Order: sequence, then C-alpha cells, then structure tokens
Amino acid sequence: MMDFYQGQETLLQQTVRVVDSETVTLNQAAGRILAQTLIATADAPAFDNSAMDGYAVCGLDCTEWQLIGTAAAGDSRQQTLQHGQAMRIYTGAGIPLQTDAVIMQEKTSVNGNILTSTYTAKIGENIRRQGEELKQGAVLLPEGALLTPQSIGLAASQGACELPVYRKLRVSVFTTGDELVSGNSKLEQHQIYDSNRPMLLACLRQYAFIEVIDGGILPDKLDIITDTLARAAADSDSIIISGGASVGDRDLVKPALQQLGTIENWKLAIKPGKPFGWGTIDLCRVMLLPGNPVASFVTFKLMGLPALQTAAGRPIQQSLPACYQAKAAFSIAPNHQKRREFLRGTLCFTKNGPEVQLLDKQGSHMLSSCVNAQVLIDIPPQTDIHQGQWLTVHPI
Ligand SMILES: Nc1nc2c(c(=O)[nH]1)N[C@H]1C(S)=C(S)[C@@H](COP(=O)(O)OP(=O)(O)OC[C@H]3O[C@@H](n4cnc5c(N)ncnc54)[C@H](O)[C@@H]3O)O[C@H]1N2
Ligand code: MOO
Repeated sequence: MMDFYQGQETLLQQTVRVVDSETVTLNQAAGRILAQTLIATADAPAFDNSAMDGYAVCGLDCTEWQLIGTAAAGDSRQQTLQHGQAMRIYTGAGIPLQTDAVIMQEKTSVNGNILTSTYTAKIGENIRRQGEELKQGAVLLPEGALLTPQSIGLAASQGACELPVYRKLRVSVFTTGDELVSGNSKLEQHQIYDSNRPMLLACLRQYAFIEVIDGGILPDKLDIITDTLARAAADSDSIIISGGASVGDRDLVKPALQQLGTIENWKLAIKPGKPFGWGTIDLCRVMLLPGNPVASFVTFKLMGLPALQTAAGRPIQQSLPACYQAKAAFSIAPNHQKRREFLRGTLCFTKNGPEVQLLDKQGSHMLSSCVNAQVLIDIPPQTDIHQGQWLTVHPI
C-alpha cells in the first residue's frame, strides 16, 4: 500500500497535460486555464494619477496656493503648475506637470481662488506613479494560471478582450454496482440510490476547465464494464469510476482496467479510500474511486481533483489541495491506525488561534458528516493526537 503523500506526488508526476488551446473572450474565460504567459503591454498605472480627491499643489513650502483649474478623471489635457499654484483634482485624474503632492480635500480650505492648508505634505504624497505596480513587459499572468475573477480583471486592465486557454479536459464519470438505482427509479429490496455519481458530477461541474460527461451506472458485469470503459477512453481525457475498486469477486473495475490498459497503482494507505487506484487506457487517465460515498468524496478531493487540474494545465504546486494549520480541539489516543486518516471537521477561530473540531459519524458510508464538514483533518498514522496540537487541515 502506497503512502498517501507519495501516492499524490506519483499520480501528479505521471499526469499528462493537455497541449491544445483555444481563444475565448474574457466573458468566457472565468475558471479556464491560461495557455500562454500574458505580458503587460503597458505600465500600470499607465500615467501618474491622483489617489485622492483634493488639490494638486506646486510648492510644499507654501501654506496658500492660487487655484488655476481642475483635473478630472478622464480629462485628457496635460496641465502644468507653477510654484504657488494648485489645481482641484479628483481620484484617478492625471497629475499636472510639476505637482509636488496632492493634499486631500479634508486637510484644506478654499476661499475664492485661494487654497489654504497648514498640513505639511510629503513630496509625492497621494500620487500613484506610472509603472509602480507593473512595468511594461512584466509577467501579468503566467501560463497555467487559473483564470479567477481577479486575473480576468487584471487582463482587462491591460485592454485584453480575448485570452488563450487550454481546451477543456473531457472527463467521463461512472458508478458501478448492481445495487445502485438512479433517483427517478423505484428501489427494490437491498437496492440503494446512487449518491456518488450526482456528487462527483456536481464536484466536476464547479470547474469551467472540465467538460463533464455523465456515463451512468454500470452493472457488475466484466464485459459491460470493459466495453464501456474502452469506448469512454477513446473519447475522454480522464475517466472517474466509483465502486467495484476493492477485492470482492464483484469488484470488476480493476480487472477491466487490467484487460484494457495498465494499472499504475492500486491501494493507498489512507482512510477512507484505501482501494483508490489509477492507471491508463491508451492516453486516457483512469481513476478508480472506492464505492463508499465518503471514500469516493475524500479520494476525489485529495487525489482525483489535483490530477485533473494538472492534466488541464495547472502546475502541480497549484493543483494540490490547499492546506492550513489548526489546533486540535480533540484528542485521539492511542492511535494504532496504519493508514493516514482524513477525518471530517469544522474550523473555528478562537483567541488561541484556529481550532479544528471533529464531527460525529465518521464512517465511510456516512455522507451526512461531509455535509457540515469544512475541512479534512490529516491524522498521521500511528500518532496520538493531543488537544492543542497543530494539525494540517484541507478546506473542502
Ligand atoms: N475484504 C475486504 N473488503 C473490503 C475492503 C478490503 O480491503 N477488504 N475494503 C473496504 C473499503 S476500505 C472500501 S472503501 C470498500 C470499497 O469497495 P469498492 O470500491 O469495491 O466499493 P463497493 O464494494 O462497490 O461499494 C462499497 C459500499 O459503497 C456503496 N456504494 C457503492 N457505490 C455507491 C454509489 N454510487 N452510491 C452510494 N453508495 C455506493 C456500496 O453499496 C457498498 O456499501 O470496500 C471495503 N471492503
Ligand atoms: O477506505 Mo474505506 O473508505 O476505509 O471504507
């Protein structure tokens, strides 16, 4: 059984990234992955401008200035001040030549065309200098960046209308098991509703860089699983299949993958999620998720999603799940677990810093504990946990 962190690193290192790209408008770019490094085409700010509504003044040795006009945001005139002169100026307006500082209006008084202030401004005060944020030619956004709303705003600030992005990753999702029934059908005795496929489809649909294909429920029949996976592999970059990953005679996903391609690893030292495995069918990455719903969810979040992000073009470091440190508000002793455990918990911020609480009902069949969970708590194997100890948590 492979160690969890070794497994995560191995899976991501073995992941093949998409190379094809397309151009999309800024309106279509949210959540996509940038296919080329974007360079600043202009300085930011593009010109010296005012950070405040106030008065541009020339001569910091004065306490009175003669007001000679107004500079408003968008005003394209380049104006000039002489010593002892000032100009009404608004936030974002271009700075008149020879301005020493902008004095905010709250620190001034005006009588006719005379501006008075006893405030001693520093040279350059309230002036946003050209290029102080970015110089023309600097990297605006690196290749592989996830296009967040902020990065789209940044690209727009440089006049970009379209962006090159990697093509969407095609991901097919299946669940397996003769006991599974879709929500619109009647349950016979000992059948259950398929919760994993709707859950995984919902997880995937949160990512604009993924094109999600719902493959449906597969029966516990080797020939059907094999045929279906072979067809899906020809049409997908990745397949996610939940259930039938363990060791029972009816656990047929692994034998199907063995027939069609290669298994790169099967079984991870984590709880829940031990039977998690991955392999390939030709160029298609296949990930086997355990059937227990919590095991499916946890392995998707910690293994499946990072692998899909890498495949879609994000750098490995940015594909890994975010993690924080929080103090345990609970104890676990003694802990003889050989597998690294990911328990479901909630975070709260106390005067002692961030604290993580354990939720009830941690069974890998108990999805209800995932609903209220904010984090997965990393419990290392064979380690006692003492209250107050710092632990790694992954937000979910
Ligand atoms: N002899 C052993 N038995 C089991 C082992 C083991 O090491 N030796 N591992 C256990 C662990 S840990 C897990 S996790 C499960 C995973 O097994 P499978 O991936 O083969 O999953 P199934 O057997 O198909 O299902 C397990 C469980 O989950 C329910 N299930 C499956 N799919 C869904 C779905 N889409 N929606 C809702 N519920 C689902 C299924 O009915 C079973 O109750 O194996 C243990 N056994
Ligand atoms: O990995 Mo299983 O999920 O412990 O139940």
